[in-house]
Amino acid sequence: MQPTPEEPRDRDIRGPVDASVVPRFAGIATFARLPRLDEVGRAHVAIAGVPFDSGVSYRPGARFGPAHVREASRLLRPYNPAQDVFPFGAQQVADAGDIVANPFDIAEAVRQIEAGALDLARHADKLVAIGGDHTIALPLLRAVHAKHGPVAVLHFDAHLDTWDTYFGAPTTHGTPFRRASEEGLIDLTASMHVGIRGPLYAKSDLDDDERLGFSIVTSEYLEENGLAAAIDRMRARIGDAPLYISIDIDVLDPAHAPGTGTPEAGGLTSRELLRMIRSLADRNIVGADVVEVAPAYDHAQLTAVAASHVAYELISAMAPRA
Ligand SMILES: N=C(N)NCCCC(=O)O
Ligand SMILES: [Zn+2]
Ligand SMILES: [Zn+2]
Repeated sequence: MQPTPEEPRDRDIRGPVDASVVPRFAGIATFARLPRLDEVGRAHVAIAGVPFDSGVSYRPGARFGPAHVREASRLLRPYNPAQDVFPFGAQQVADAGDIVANPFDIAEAVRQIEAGALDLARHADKLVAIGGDHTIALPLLRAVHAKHGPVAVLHFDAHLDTWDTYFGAPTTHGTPFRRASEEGLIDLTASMHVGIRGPLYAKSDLDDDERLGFSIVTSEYLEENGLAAAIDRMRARIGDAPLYISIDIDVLDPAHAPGTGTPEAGGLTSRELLRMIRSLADRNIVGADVVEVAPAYDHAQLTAVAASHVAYELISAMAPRA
């Protein structure tokens, strides 16, 4: 449909392809059918894929996540009533393509992802990255730190991802937030995991995690105390610190997001996750990622639809309010 008259669209802002002119299922799948970054030159928000999954401990396949999420994002529409915002009209959003990373050398891949994110920072104020496995959060946080200093990390995940090493390897999808904490990339007073559940390796995992600067809203806390209480804790912890949001799609229950590499029972609904993101629209979100979508285990695009809506809600929360 045409943008409605009340849409606060700046004449210079280029939005998605009009779905009443070109059907949604036609054309190249940029995220939400937005223009490419090289077509608009500069953007407030760039979306980039990071098709890297050499850091996984279990099922591989998240390297195919960016293409799968873009494909499912064709159905997104210009107006988000839940936030009363036109996410692609209130700001220029563009698809920057994929950041290239060496699949055979994790250390080099991590350097490439950081360099790619820093390069994009010259053309876009904020980056929303689509993974890829959770390893990519480390180089993305390094790039964010270069611009903002230590940031509050709000991490939605079934897993802590503050473990030390796997098979002696320090850089994996189970370790990004330990490395980030050790490097001083995160604000130790304002960071939090949400949705943690399931088996750990040892009780001391939780002590390590606290020492590394995280507090936790578990899935059980949410179940017992309700969404509003969980949101209150989250908002109180973050305060007004610059905020980086990292969303592992396995924070959702496997019923909502089966297409992922390390699924855990008893997770959030997509409705709960979307509302939690919405509650952050008044905060200073400086960047975000949505990771761990592995299409080989998906069904009927369930996981990709969830991930594309999560990204849409993030971009909406980043949009300036009139
Ligand atoms: N970041 C994700 N999705 N998973 C980490 C799980 C690490 C493990 O196998 O214990
Ligand atoms: Zn996880
Ligand atoms: Zn994770």
